[in-house]
Amino acid sequence: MEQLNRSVSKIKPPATIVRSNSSSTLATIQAVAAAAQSENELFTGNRIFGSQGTSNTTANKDHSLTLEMLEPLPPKPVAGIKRKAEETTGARQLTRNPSTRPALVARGTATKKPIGQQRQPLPPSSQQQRTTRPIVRAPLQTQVRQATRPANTTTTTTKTPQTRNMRPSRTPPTAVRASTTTNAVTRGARTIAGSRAMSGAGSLAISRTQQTTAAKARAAQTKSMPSKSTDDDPNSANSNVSEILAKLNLPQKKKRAAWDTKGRLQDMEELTSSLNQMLSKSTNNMNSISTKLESNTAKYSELELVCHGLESTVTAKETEHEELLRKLASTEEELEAIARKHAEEIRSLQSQYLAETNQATLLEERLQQEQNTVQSKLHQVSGELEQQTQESVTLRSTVSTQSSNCLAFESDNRALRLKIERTEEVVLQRDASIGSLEQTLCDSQTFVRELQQKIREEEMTRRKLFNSILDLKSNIRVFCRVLPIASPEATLASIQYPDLEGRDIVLADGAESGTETLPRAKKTLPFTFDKVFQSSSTQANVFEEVSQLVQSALEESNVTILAYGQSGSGKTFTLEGSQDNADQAMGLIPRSVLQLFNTIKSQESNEWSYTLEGQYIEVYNEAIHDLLNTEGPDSTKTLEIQHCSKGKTTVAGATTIELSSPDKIVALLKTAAHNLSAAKSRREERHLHSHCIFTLRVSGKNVMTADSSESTLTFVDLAPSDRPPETGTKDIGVLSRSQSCLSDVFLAIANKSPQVPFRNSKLTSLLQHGFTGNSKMLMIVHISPLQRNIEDSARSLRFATKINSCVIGATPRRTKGS
Ligand SMILES: Nc1ncnc2c1ncn2[C@@H]1O[C@H](COP(=O)(O)OP(=O)(O)OP(=O)(O)O)[C@@H](O)[C@H]1O
Repeated sequence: MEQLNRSVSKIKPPATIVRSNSSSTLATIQAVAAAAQSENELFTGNRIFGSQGTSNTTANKDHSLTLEMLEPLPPKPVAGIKRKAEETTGARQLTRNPSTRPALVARGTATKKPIGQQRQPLPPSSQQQRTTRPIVRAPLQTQVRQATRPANTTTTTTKTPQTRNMRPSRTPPTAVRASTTTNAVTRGARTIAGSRAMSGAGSLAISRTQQTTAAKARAAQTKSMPSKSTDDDPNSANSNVSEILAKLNLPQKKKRAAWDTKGRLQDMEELTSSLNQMLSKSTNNMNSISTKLESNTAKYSELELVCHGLESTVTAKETEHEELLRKLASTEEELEAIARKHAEEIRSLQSQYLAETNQATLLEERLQQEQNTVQSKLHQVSGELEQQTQESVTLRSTVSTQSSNCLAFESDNRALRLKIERTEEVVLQRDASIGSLEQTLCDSQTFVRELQQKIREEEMTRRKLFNSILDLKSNIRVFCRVLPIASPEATLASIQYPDLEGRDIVLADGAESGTETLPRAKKTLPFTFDKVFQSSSTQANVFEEVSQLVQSALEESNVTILAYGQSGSGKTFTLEGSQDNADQAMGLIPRSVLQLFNTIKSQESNEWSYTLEGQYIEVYNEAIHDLLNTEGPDSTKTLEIQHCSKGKTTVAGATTIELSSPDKIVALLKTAAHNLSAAKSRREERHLHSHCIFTLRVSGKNVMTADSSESTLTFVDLAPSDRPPETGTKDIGVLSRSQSCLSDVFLAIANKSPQVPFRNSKLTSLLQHGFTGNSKMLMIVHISPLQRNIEDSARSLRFATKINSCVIGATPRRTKGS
């Protein structure tokens, strides 16, 4: 529409021709030319009539251009709809912004264009004309026709309120007269421009065009004013005619004199004729323009209708758009809620995914391990399969070989079957005999059980007889053991063992005989004991003879084994053994403990249980020392001898160790040997006069019969029997008394003295119960075979012979040879 209005505004209105007088006509032509120049400057930018000497051809060209521009433009409803859509889009964009939404809604139909393209508000007059457009449009056409009317038309202008309003407010005083006519022409142009505005443009551009056109007309008036200062000046009139001719590109006439009024009139008429021709041409053009304007106006009306329809559509769409916006807002809120919910679900799913990923990783690792295991097993199985395949090949070859042999075997089989049949007959016969043998076996087993019962009874009888034999042998027995001498350089005494039973020993006078103890007159000293162990005898040989005595300790007999002999004769070795070659050199004490444990174990079937406790003390200088004390034997702890009513002697305060196993006796002996060695190292003579006593207390209890037994097995390592050196010291008497007291005890027992001096010394007091009641005593006298020890050996043997004659209790003492 703007372009249409612009085209309308470019219509060059014909100048209102005033034919009343030449000066007014000329002024009119000038005004028209100025208006046309202003409009052309406005729309084309080319100055047509702006300068003197511009030809009419140019003006005509400008008119032709104007007419081309007045060609009806194609309607652009699509562009208009597009613009509406753009406006709607802009509105939607604004509406999305809550801050601008109310403004957009409130704007209503006034905001049908983008902000930058909004229509400029029409002036009140234009708005008014817009509402009364059909009414105003007719005057427009009328004006156009009037404007294009031939120049001889007397009517000048049609004044409308719009043209009045557009009239310049001020007019220079010098141009009042000229403007009277010029303003009429100008008003015509303004009327056309106003009509353009009323015809539907209503735009600010048209108003501006009107103003600019008026301004240009005023400028043209101003320019033309000097030449129109007065109509009465002939020179001035002539010059104006020349200027007009020059402007109209007409041939210049010779300047007429002032008095040549007729000539001048003739020129004016010619000029007028030319102008009329031009005006007729313009009128034709204007008619065609009017025709086009009418068609454009009709199109404009159609477009207006379309525009109204589109506006209503836009209004409905905007309402719908607002509704959609509300829905969109609610939907966005729902989407945000759903998005938050989805975010939480995603986080939970992520955590779950991580947990499952970790589990999957662990599972993968475990599966990897299992896969490795399976692969290794598969590899192993593959190896085995290959091996079995090879074996299979071998077996196949073997099978083929065996198949060939099978035939041979089958023939042999037939022969064997015959043999089997015969054998089965034999087997049947033998089964019958086996049945009879099984019956015989049952009879035999019954007989064996009866025999075992008899054996047990016989064992009981044997034990009774054994004790009787021991009693008959004397309950004090004496063995003799000769120390082995390993050194070949040592001079040995002549020792003979005349009897085969090993009970006699004869000390013979050797090369260096003739000493005081063995006078030459007596060349031999025969001794008889219960057993004589030669130098070659072993610890096992000795224990073999002692084991029966040890066994009686489990039958409530107090057994005392005394080791007697000179220093270094082997007393400790016999009792405790040696660490070297421990098993063979094991002494009587560990062997006895081991035997007791074995017997106790065998007695468990008879519901007997035993406990073994051990004490190891030293009697030195009439004092008792605890050899198992961890503080050493010389501890200040005092040990006292206690005699119980049941014939039991104990040492109160001495360390008692329970022997729960045979191994413990070894540790016990080591502890005692260590303490004794330490004590003897402090006093050199101590080892010569100390007596070591190991007491093994055996307590038994029968769980079934509630019987109990208690006995002691005592091992005494007596002080050496060497003749004490006559040093005259005080201790000699004490030490001699300790040994002499033991000798006195034996003498009293041998003489059946009613009073046995047990309490004369600590040693005899401790051994008191070993001499009384159901007690058994064994003395093993040790002698050295060395020639230089012959006197001590003879003395020890004579002392042992005295003891061998003793009898404990009322049992009659057997005599030699009985
Ligand atoms: N039957 C034997 N076989 C081999 N070696 C023996 C035998 N008897 C004793 N001996 C060795 O003789 C040495 C002295 O023995 P042992 O110490 O037992 O004598 P002893 O009579 O106890 O001496 P003492 O009275 O001075 O203590 C020890 O080295 C011991 O190993």
